[in-house]
Amino acid sequence: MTLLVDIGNTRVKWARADAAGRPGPVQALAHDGRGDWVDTLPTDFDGPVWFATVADADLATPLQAWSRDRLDRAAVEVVSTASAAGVQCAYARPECLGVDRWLACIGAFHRGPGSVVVVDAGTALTVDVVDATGCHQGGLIVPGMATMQQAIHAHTRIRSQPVEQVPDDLARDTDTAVAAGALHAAVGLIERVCRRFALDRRILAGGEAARLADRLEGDWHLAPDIVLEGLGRVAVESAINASSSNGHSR
Ligand SMILES: Nc1ncnc2c1ncn2[C@@H]1O[C@H](COP(=O)(O)OP(=O)(O)OP(=O)(O)O)[C@@H](O)[C@H]1O
Ligand SMILES: CC(C)(CO)[C@@H](O)C(=O)NCCC(=O)O
Ligand SMILES: [K+]
Repeated sequence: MTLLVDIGNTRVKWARADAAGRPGPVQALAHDGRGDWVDTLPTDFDGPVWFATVADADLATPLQAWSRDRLDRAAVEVVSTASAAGVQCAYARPECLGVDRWLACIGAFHRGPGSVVVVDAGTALTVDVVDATGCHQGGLIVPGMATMQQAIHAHTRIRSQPVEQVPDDLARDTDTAVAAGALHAAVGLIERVCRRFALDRRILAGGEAARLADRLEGDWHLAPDIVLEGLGRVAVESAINASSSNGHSR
């Protein structure tokens, strides 16, 4: 067993994974830019810690120290590369693609056959497309829905409150106009990508996935752990490559 850790913009998520890299139950915690969450991590696994981060580099330092001190082994960082686990990166500079997007693409590709769009709706909302052969076609980045509302608050005098029910129609009060604006902006972006590409599968992840799923046309599969699934795939592949280059397997 290994431990998979995804350090996101707002929250850190982790799960133990089996020998095939499949994550078990996921736990998540807001990190608030600090590293004290490492004290919450489990220690009852025998393999290494595999992690990926899109947060500040100094958030990974406590994890590396924890792994050395508590487990007596180094935590292994996974970064975006030109290709991994059957997926080829669309970026000319793969290291610039957010590793959460990269791992979501890998997780999505391995969930089934055919082309796939994967939407990760969190602090940021990202849309990425992978074709049936594993070629990442590229993607889009916009603020997540909560972040869109915060941007309105930061740059206008509006102080809107969340609303219970967001209508499909136009809004007739400020709170609803801001909430519905963010939701429909996200839905419109996603549906535009879906119209442009012949997609066999549609995958939704992130803290805001459930709210989006209600409004999107077509069959959407909720896969909240898709980044950890991709991380597990890359971890297993890297471990196999490392052991074969060390001469442990033929
Ligand atoms: N229990 C929750 N805790 C935190 N955010 C939540 C929760 N439920 C829904 N959300 C919403 O999800 C957003 C955060 O989503 P998510 O956890 O995917 O963010 P993230 O840490 O940026 O993710 P990622 O790891 O993909 O970068 C928040 O902006 C909030 O609107
Ligand atoms: C877009 C976010 C913030 C989403 O978490 C992350 O994937 C990131 O920091 N990406 C780097 C830029 C890019 O993916 O092109
Ligand atoms: K995200």
